[in-house]
Amino acid sequence: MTEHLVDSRAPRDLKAFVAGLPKAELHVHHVGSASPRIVSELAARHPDSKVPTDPAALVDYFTFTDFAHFIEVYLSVVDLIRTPEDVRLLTFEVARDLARQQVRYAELTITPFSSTRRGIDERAFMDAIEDARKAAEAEFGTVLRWCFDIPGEAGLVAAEETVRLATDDRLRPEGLVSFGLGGPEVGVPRPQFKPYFDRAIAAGLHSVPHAGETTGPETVWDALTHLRAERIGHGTSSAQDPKLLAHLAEHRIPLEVCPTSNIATRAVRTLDEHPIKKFVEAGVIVTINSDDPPMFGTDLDNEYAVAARLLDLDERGLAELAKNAVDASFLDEAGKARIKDEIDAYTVRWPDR
Ligand SMILES: Nc1ncnc2c1ncn2[C@@H]1O[C@H](CCC(=O)c2cccc(C(=O)O)c2)[C@@H](O)[C@H]1O
Ligand SMILES: [Zn+2]
Repeated sequence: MTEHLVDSRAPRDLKAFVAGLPKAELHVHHVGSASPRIVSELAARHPDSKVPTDPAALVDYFTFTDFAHFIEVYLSVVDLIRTPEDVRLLTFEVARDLARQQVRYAELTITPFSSTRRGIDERAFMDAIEDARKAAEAEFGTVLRWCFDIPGEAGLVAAEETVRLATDDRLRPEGLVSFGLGGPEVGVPRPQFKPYFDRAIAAGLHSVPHAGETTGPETVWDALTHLRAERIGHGTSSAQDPKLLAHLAEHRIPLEVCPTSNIATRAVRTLDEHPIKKFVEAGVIVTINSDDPPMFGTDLDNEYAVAARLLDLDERGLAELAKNAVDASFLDEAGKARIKDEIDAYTVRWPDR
């Protein structure tokens, strides 16, 4: 079971504060955010799938023995997304779940290669995510932007396909802002992807690779030097290298920290051992994210509650964390100011207990 993952020992009123706090989320995956309801609905459409149709059975199914097992389960959910309508439904419902948590802005990581190689037409795929993005903004007021990531283990074929989809003006979706690299890090050195990140950056996209999640600080250094990372997905092992922490702090390169994810994938043993406090003490900019919330038995509000406990934060500290995410985002300046003003107005109104 995953209840050991859901750590909400933050005091009740902080949880109430978090529930209403306007937020931005920068590291959250498209398929990884499919709710149990959506996954079971899609599994029912595809009886050949090994994914359980019963949401209760799904909780056990989303319990991982190690990172490789997580990727295996993740791909079994990817296999459920077979039509443009599946893509549109998933995207809109993810936006609904984000809006329920007062997320005003989210950069959703999408792996188009995984869908096009499974037969979804690339044009129809782009139309589906853009339709859902515009519908979500109209219906919920939630602004979505896309990060396209390379599934690194699939190699340079996947890299070429991903950068083509991200930079071909006939295909590139209006909401695309960044370019990433996901999947297992072990056996997937980052430098080989430099030519592809160079092309994405030349096309105006921001570089946000995963690094240091399941491998050491050298992977984070590689992401910085070879892939010109503007933010680092996880960066957990940076805590092992004081020079790297100093570099991240000095150059104001934010870490997209996903505490419960790191426990669920066994990248970190327990929340109390999570290095997030070391990051803050070293002056590194930290943003709080949920990564693949339903798969990890968490949500963004819970991740803020975890951060409150691990960093000993009060309401003002939590509001600062939320503003870190807004500042680290690729939203335009006017949009950032609007959300930060809303965070400040909400915090000022919150009664001192
Ligand atoms: N915490 C995470 N850390 C890292 N990645 C994460 C995390 N959460 C979610 N992901 C996603 O997992 C996928 C992995 C897909 C993958 O490895 C793969 C390998 C071989 C073939 C194919 C295929 O599609 O044919 C895919 C990526 O899309 C990535 O965005
Ligand atoms: Zn991730």
